Amino acid sequence: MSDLFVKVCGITTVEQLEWAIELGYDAIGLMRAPRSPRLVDVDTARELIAHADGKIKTFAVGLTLDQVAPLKDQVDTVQLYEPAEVESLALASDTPPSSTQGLDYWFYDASHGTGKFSEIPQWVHDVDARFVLAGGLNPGNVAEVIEQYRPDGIDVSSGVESSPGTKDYALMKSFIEAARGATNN
Ligand SMILES: O=C(O)c1ccccc1N[C@@H]1O[C@H](COP(=O)(O)O)[C@@H](O)[C@H]1O
Repeated sequence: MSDLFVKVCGITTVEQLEWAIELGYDAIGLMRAPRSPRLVDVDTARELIAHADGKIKTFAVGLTLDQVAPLKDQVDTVQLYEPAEVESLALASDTPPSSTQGLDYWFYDASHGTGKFSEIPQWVHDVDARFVLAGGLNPGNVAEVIEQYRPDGIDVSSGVESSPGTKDYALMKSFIEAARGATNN
């Protein structure tokens, strides 16, 4: 049994949320970055958080704290692309973080939701935090990435979509099966 943390980001509908729960994902991300094809408004995000109801962890994702501020007290974790004074923070970057103090997670992400995979640097192993790999992961490459880098978790968005912003059940299923089937210990 794998204890790998697996998050699917950019959930926009209750149906997609139900898929994530059924398939055994650990967390969903609700995207608040304004130009994202996965942007959800605050009311929709609140509806999805209520529907998650403890069955799956919820992340509010934004580039900056102001983008997620209306949701920060209702989600399990806030995922940002810059440091901020906020509880339950997952900091995402593609450069070594200057501090990991108080972080729940650190995400390596050089893609910002574009689905582009780029070589993951070896310094990710030096970051003193629970580390999650993101950026261009898909059902075809996730097992190799897990086996090569042995992260604490992985995160996917574009790689389980049929078109930008539209999650696909079959791809979500293939992705989590490949991830859970990989050896990460
Ligand atoms: O999803 C987005 O549109 C997005 C916009 C701005 C910053 C991050 C974004 N998404 C996050 O990027 C990573 C990797 O995404 P992908 O799998 O390469 O599409 C993931 O954490 C998304 O949450």
